[in-house]
Amino acid sequence: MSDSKDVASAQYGNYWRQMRSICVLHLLSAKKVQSFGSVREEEVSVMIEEIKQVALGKRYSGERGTKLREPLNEMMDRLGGIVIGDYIPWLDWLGTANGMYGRAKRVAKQLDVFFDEVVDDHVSKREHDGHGYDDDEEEQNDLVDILLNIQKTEATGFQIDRTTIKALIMYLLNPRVDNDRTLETPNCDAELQGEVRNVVSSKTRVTEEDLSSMHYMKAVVKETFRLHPPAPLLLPRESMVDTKVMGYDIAKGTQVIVNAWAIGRDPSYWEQPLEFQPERFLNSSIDLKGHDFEVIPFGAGRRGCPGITFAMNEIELVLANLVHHFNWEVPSGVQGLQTLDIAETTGLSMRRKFPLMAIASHPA
Ligand code: HEM
Repeated sequence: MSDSKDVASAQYGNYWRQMRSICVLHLLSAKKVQSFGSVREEEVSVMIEEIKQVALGKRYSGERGTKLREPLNEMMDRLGGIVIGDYIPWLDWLGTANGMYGRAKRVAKQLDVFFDEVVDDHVSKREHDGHGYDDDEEEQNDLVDILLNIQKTEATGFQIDRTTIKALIMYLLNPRVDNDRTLETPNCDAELQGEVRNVVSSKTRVTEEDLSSMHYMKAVVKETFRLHPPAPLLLPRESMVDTKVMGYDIAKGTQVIVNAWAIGRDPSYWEQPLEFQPERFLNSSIDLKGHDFEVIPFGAGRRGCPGITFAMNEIELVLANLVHHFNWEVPSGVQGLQTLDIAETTGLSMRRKFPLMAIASHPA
């Protein structure tokens, strides 16, 4: 940990202090975050337009998308597990003991075979159709076609081989956002949508200014973070001095892991802890800024997350726009991966165990 150059894992000291102040003052201050408001609003509009295209059924590569996503997600789950060992060396034995490494290797092989098949399918389709890639046909060509065309024409000036093509497809399809935004559809749906639409009224989209009046929406976000903190164990920390915590002696240099996930579900702090009840935050001053230790998804203290304002603004804006523009439902009667199973995977960063399948439709 001592050589780490990024702010999150840098040892407490001068280097960390400088990095932290750059983040807090120059990158993530409330003023800076506010100044990016229009960029966020623009990005959210683009996202809404993309969902509209799918909702309107113009184009949807459903089966292929699912086939690709399933092994990819499985790979991410395996990696999530492995990361524990990489990050916290003394937990490394976990990987060997529960066969995690072996499983990851097997899934990697499956993915490799899968992507080979995808490329083969495309090559034989092109041979069968007897035509190559054509700019005018861009609409009909998918990512693999385009890469195969680049390979054929050497348009980039260097040779790309099959492995590069497979690696590129995998990279581009891989979910890169750690903090998966979970959208749940418990009974609070109507309440949430009602509030958002009421505040937005006749405007076409939710702006950041509207967010401050959406108390229920904010409670929904808090409740989601309570039950599903994206970093369930926060970040590993090290005690700087010998100390005593709740009667236990903690020696200087001990690695300390805080289980924020368990704290958020602790029955001594929360009534009906496993129930999704945003109302619990409505008449409460509890926030996520690290002052209230019963819910600390962004950590607490001087190493607490400096990105909280940035993250919350974005998450609230996305959620409010999603429920403003669409009605959401879960496909019914489908077992397995497609039901709304909110199970989580293990690992340093929390992810859904099964992909979220939700159908967007235009409000009547
Ligand atoms: C949902 C979004 C996010 C969550 C749940 C989250 C969570 C966390 C957590 C739990 C920590 C460790 C806190 C501790 O040990 O007490 C942390 C640290 C950190 N986060 Fe975030 N974070 C999020 C978004 C962001 C964003 C958007 C940024 C920047 C753009 C950011 C930048 C950082 C940095 C720089 C640290 C290290 C701080 C230090 O060690 O001094 N985070 N975050």
